[in-house]
Amino acid sequence: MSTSKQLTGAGLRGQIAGKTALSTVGKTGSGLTYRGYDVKDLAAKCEFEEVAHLILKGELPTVAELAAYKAKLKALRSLPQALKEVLERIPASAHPMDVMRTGCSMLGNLETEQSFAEQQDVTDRMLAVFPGLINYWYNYSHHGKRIDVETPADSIAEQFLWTLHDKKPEPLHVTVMHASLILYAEHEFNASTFTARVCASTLSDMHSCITGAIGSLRGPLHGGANEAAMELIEHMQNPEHAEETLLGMLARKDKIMGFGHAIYSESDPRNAVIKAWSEQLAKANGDSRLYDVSVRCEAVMWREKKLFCNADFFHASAYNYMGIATKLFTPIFVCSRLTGWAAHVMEQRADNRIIRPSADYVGVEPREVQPIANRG
Ligand SMILES: CC(=O)SCCNC(=O)CCNC(=O)[C@H](O)C(C)(C)COP(=O)(O)OP(=O)(O)OC[C@H]1O[C@@H](n2cnc3c(N)ncnc32)[C@H](O)[C@@H]1OP(=O)(O)O
Ligand SMILES: O=C([O-])CC(=O)C(=O)O
Repeated sequence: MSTSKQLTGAGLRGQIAGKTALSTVGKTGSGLTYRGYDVKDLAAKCEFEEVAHLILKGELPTVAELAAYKAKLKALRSLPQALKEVLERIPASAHPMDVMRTGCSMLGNLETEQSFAEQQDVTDRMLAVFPGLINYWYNYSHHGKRIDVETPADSIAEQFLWTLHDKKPEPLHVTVMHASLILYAEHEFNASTFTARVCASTLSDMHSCITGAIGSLRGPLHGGANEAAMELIEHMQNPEHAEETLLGMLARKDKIMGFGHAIYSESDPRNAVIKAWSEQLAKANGDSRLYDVSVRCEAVMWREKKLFCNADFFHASAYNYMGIATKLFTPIFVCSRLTGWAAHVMEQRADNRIIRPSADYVGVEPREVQPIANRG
C-alpha cells in the first residue's frame, strides 16, 4: 500500500493484520473507497441504505432491491418490551455509548444469533433498531416521554431524527444525515472494527462482536472525538477567540480532538463533504458562528501543526445545527459503522483463523516463589 505517511512504530501501525475486500483507506494519502466506489461519489449520489446494501451484500442495489431492503428494515424497528424496560432503568446521567453497548448486548440476550446463517438478518435488525433504541432511552430519561419508535420514517436517517425529536424532521436534515451515515459507515482496520474482528475470530456471536466494537468506538481518540470537538467549539465566540484558544492549547501541548489521523497523511476525504453540509446548515439556520469558528480552527491547525480535520470535526457543528444533543453524536456513528463492523465480522468468519498476536516480554527474569513469611 503506498501512502506518504510513515506507518511504523507502536499501535500495530503499518502491520498487515488481515485481508479485506470492503474498503481502502489513504491509498493515495487521502482517498477512501467502499468496495471500489469513492466515498465522495457515494455521499453525493446515494441514500445510506444503498451504501449499507453495498457494504453488507457486495453491490449497490437496484431500484427494486432498495425498495425491498428499506421495507424490510422499516418492519424491524420495534423494541422488545424487555429491552424497553432495561432502557428505562438506565439513568439520564449515563453515557449514551454505554446505553448503546447495553442495548446491543440486551438485544443479543433476547434475539441471540443461533447460527452464522442468521448473520445478515441479525445485522439488519440492529440497523433498524439502533436509532430508536438510543432515542427511546434519551427521551424517557431526559423528558420522561415514552416515544413510539415505529414511525413512518422512510429511512434510517429520517428514523434517527424522527425518534430524537418525536416528529417528522426537515428534509434538509434528512439529506445531511444520509451523507453523514455514509461517511462514517466503513473504515478498514480501525480500532473498533479490529475489536469486532478479534471477537469474530473466536467464532463468537454477532451481538458480542458489535458490543465490543461499541466499547472501542466510545473513546475520545476514536469515535468520541466528534463530541469532544463540539465541547471545544461551543465556547468559541468568534474566529479570533477560536484562534486564541487553539494557540493556548497548542502551547500547553493539549490534543485537539477532531484533528489528525492514524492513516491519512494529507487530508481526510470525508471532511470536505461534511464541511460543505455544515456551511449549508449554518446558512439555513441564519447562524454561522459554529461554522466560522470551525473554519478558523482548521486554518490554525494546518498553519501551526500541519494537522487537518478528520471526519469528526465538522460533524460537530453540522449535528449541532440539526438540534442534536452533543452526547448523542457518537451513537449516530454507531448506527452507521454497524454496517462496516458487521461486514468485517462476516468477512472474518468466511476465512477465519483465531487472531492471536505475540508480545515482546519486558518483565523480570524467571524467579522462584518464596514462602510468604520470607517476603517483603
Ligand atoms: C473517526 C475517527 O476515529 S478519526 C480520529 C478521531 N480522533 C481524534 O480526532 C483525536 C485527536 N487525534 C489524535 O489523537 C491522533 O491524531 C489519532 C489518534 C487520530 C492518530 O494518532 P497517531 O497515529 O498516533 O498520530 P500521528 O502519528 O499522526 O501523530 C503525530 C504527532 O502529532 C501529534 N498529534 C496528532 N494528532 C494531534 C491532535 N489532534 N492534536 C495535537 N497533536 C496531535 C501527536 O501527538 C504526535 O506528536 P508526537 O510525535 O510528539 O507524539
Ligand atoms: O481508521 C481509523 O483509524 C479511525 C476511523 O475509524 C475513521 O477515521 O473513521
